[in-house]
Amino acid sequence: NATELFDMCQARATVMMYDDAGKRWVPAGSGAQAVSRVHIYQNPNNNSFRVVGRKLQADQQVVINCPLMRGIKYNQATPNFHQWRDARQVWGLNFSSKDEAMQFANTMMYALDVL
Ligand SMILES: CC(=O)N[C@@H](Cc1ccccc1Cl)C(=O)N1CCC[C@]12C=C[C@@H]1CC[C@@H](C(=O)N3CCC[C@@H]4C=C[C@H]5CC[C@@H](C(=O)O)N5C(=O)[C@H]43)N1C2=O
Repeated sequence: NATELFDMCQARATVMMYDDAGKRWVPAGSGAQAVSRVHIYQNPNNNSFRVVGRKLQADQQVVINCPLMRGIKYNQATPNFHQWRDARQVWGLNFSSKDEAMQFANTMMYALDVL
C-alpha cells in the first residue's frame, strides 16, 4: 500500500540542474524552462524526506524527485535562488517569490536538522 506522505510545504520555483561539463545551469525536465510546484514530503513511517517538483503546466511533468540525505548543505545563494548537491548533481531552485523561498528554506532546514 502506498505510504501516506505528509506534504510539508509547497513553493513555486523553476527547477534547474548544474551541468558541470558545460559549466552552466540547465532547466530540469524536458522542454522549455517553466515554473513548477515544488514540495517537501515527509514519510512519517521512517522519518525520511524528499523534494518533489511537478511542472505547473498541463502535463505536470515530474522535474525533481530527490531524497534528502543527512548532511546535505542547503545553500541560500540569494534570497530567491537556493541550491544543494546530491550524490550525482547540483540542484537549483529559482523561487517565484522571496516569501516562498523563505518558507521552503525553513522546512528544508527543519528536515535536515531532524534527519
Ligand atoms: C563549493 C560549492 O559547491 N559551491 C556551490 C554552491 C553550494 C555551496 C554550498 C553548498 C552547496 C552548494 Cl551547491 C557553487 O558555487 N556552485 C554549484 C554549481 C554552480 C556553482 C558554481 C559556480 C557558479 C558561479 C556562480 C554561481 C551561480 O551559479 N550563481 C550565483 C548565485 C545565484 C545565481 C542564480 C541563479 C542561477 C540561474 C542561472 C545563473 C544566472 O543567474 O544566470 N545562476 C547563477 O549564476 C547563480 N555558481 C554556483 O552556484
